[in-house]
Amino acid sequence: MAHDHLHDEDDDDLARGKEPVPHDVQEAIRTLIRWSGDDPAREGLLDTPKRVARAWKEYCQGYGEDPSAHLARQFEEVGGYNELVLLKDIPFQSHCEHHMAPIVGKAAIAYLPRHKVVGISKLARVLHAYARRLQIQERLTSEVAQCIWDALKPHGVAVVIEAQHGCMTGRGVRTPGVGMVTSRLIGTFLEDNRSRKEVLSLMGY
Ligand SMILES: Nc1nc2c(ncn2[C@@H]2O[C@H](COP(=O)(O)OP(=O)(O)OP(=O)(O)O)[C@@H](O)[C@H]2O)c(=O)[nH]1
Ligand SMILES: [Zn+2]
Repeated sequence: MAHDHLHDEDDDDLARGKEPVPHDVQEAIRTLIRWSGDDPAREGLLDTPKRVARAWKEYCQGYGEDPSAHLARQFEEVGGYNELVLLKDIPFQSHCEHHMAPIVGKAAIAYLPRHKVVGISKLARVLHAYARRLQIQERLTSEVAQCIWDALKPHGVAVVIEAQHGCMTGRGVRTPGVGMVTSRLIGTFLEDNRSRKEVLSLMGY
């Protein structure tokens, strides 16, 4: 019976430490394979719907995360340090919400602490929590900046993202090598010309 068969399949998945994939999700991917011009019943494609489904769960892991939770642990004792903190060349991957095509790039994140700092890895964690969703680069940029601004209440936040969009390289206009740059500056970095210049030049812009 089809139902028993499904059940066995789920047990096999669990035994292999894999999350079972609902039948309708697998069927959707089979439909996409057919639509693309191939036969989902051929040998090499039999397990593909499950792999694709699990891959998308991973690409979109950010939906299961509260990005601001990464900034909950803050350190007050910073030895009188009151200059900017900058993390640059943080590689990330995301997917565009228009084509679900890969967005691959790097981010620079800076803030000017007021009282508190966070562990630097946490800035990258915030970036990934937002990147692992369906995005447009503008929203990704401002969400990361706003999250740090709200959680740390620093004097300023600056986020600059440079990325290439799979939907521009592999399809559509098919123009590889184009970098899209977006920036979001808040507080001192927005209001004070000297601070803005300093942070952008430290970021390499
Ligand atoms: N602003 C912005 N646009 C994006 C991003 N990612 C993809 N796009 C663009 O979203 C647009 C969607 O345009 P549509 O005309 O609706 O879609 P389309 O017919 O597939 O467009 P083409 O890509 O030009 O073939 C395209 O111009 C994409 O290049 C992003 O992060 N930010
Ligand atoms: Zn796109």
